[in-house]
Amino acid sequence: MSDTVEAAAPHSAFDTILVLDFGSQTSHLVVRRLRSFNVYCEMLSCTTKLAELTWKPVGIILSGGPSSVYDEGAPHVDPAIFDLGVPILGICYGCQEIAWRINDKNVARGDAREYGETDLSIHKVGGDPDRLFEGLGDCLHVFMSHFDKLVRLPEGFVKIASTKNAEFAGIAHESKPIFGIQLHPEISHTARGTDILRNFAVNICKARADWEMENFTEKEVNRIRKLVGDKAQVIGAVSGGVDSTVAAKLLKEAIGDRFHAILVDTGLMRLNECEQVKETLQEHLGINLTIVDGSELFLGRLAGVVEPEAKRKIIGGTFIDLFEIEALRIEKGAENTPLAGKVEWFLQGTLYADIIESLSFRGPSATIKSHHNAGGLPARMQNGEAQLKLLEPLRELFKDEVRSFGRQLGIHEDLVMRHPFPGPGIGIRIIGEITPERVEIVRRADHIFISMIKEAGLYQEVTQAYAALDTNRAVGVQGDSRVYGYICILRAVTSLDMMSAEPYEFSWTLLKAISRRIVNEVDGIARVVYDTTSKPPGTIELE
Ligand SMILES: Nc1ncnc2c1ncn2[C@@H]1O[C@H](COP(=O)(O)OP(=O)(O)OP(=O)(O)O)[C@@H](O)[C@H]1O
Ligand SMILES: O=c1[nH]c(=O)c2[nH+]cn([C@@H]3O[C@H](COP(=O)(O)O)[C@@H](O)[C@H]3O)c2[nH]1
Ligand SMILES: NC(=O)CC[C@H](N)C(=O)O
Ligand SMILES: [Mg+2]
Repeated sequence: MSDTVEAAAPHSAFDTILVLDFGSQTSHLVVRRLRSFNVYCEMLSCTTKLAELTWKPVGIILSGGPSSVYDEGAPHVDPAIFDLGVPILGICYGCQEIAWRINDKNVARGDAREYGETDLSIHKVGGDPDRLFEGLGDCLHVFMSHFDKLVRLPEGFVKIASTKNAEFAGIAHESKPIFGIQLHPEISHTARGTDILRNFAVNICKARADWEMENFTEKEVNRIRKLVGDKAQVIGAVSGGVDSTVAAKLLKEAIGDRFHAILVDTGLMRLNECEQVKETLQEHLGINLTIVDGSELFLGRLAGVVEPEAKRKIIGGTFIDLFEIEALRIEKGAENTPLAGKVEWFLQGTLYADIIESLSFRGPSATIKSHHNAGGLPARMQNGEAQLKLLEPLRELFKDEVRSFGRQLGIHEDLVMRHPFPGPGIGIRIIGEITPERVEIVRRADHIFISMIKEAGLYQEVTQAYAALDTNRAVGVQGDSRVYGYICILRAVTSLDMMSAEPYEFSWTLLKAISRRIVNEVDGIARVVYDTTSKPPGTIELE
């Protein structure tokens, strides 16, 4: 990360707890819990070397993980963290790691897997070791998920908690602020888990609990101003989705008209989408927006292409070609005006989920995935060849934080709660060849489907919904005559994080009413089917 980008990171402005991730499925929940009581927290891979860190955390949490500390090739933390002089809390694998470092005989395979809820007895020993469970009474109902356990008390430590199955379910160093717990405080089944984490972060690490969207807005606006300086211009791809809109509004607040939002009309947008986005961004939010009509170019390049990955690559590449042309045009257009300046930055709405996905450590042999870039923007936009530096003001935020940030910035609730819409749009919802005729058919069916979901008051209950089109056609009878039309596929899912999803259970009456309207009103559609596939094994989009 460059120095300037580093200076813009929240960990330089907020007291930050660092979570070192050993690959547990719930590591990111530790981050969420801390942020829920306004302590800023970031997660990095357990392989992070302290020397690589350009900032100092106020405390470190070692997460759980699927490996066993005593196995060859098991991940281990950089021992330098123990000399940093900040409090450390090990959770499950993290606790075992602390004990194992002191003596590798301290951890062994248990007799039984302890998975689920159990009762934890808290032992008061007097003094600092008691601070982790302070105010939590003598007994807690907690969630455990482990096989290995501490079989001996590590030297210099005292026992602060135990369960039926794990004698050393909680340990604390006699004199240093180092703690280990076998239970998972980040999981909602652990009663008062948040209080354990709060005791650690606020009372033991003394982290200031000032991570609030309100503070973030002001600090972020100031940091962006410093980072971008008072000459450079910034361009940003906006889709009308919540992430890019929030990022764009932030830039508008920070640098005014030196920020240029670009919406590409791919020809694969939903009905009236471009007009609506223009109205919201330009008229309601005052953002400088250019709509680039790329529909002919996109549809031309996609003609005859049927393979899903080929389609995605063409769409991603065409986006970039258009952005690069637009960046030059903006720079030229501003010459000899008060806004004159190089277009130096490219704004993206990357969220923390993308970052976490790219850093998470999954077992000893796992390589860390490279940061994927939503929307299919090719690497050359980011690797300096395009001479554009990446600006990602939301890269530390979770989706719900982005939503609350959006409200703070005065963005309308309808937009804040909008279903996600993928960059390749209708293009990945038409199986087989994309033709202008087929795009029009899907667009109209989709509009009916989404309108009826809204009218039924179900829009917020459904996470994402759309209409798609099959390649095949079927015979139907409409008004006594034979029709031979396409098969329309409806998909609606509920999902927390888009990694997994369930088909939404509409009432049969509503589903039939939707189907009837689509067949009646959309020329070219003879049948309507509902996709009942979960993810996995399916995906949310069809291609
Ligand atoms: N039609 C478009 N024109 C310009 N940029 C786009 C377009 N579609 C997508 N993008 C870019 O691709 C990024 C990724 O899209 P993505 O759908 O993940 O996020 P979003 O649209 O901002 O929010 P949401 O997830 O709520 O839809 C967007 O933030 C935007 O920068
Ligand atoms: O901006 C995007 N560019 C893409 O290329 C893309 N592909 C899928 N999606 C969205 O990601 C979520 C998960 O979709 P899948 O289950 O189909 O992978 C769903 O919300 C999809 O809409 C995309 N968003
Ligand atoms: N959840 C965990 O961190 C598990 C740690 C270790 N793999 C065990 O089985 O005990
Ligand atoms: Mg989108």
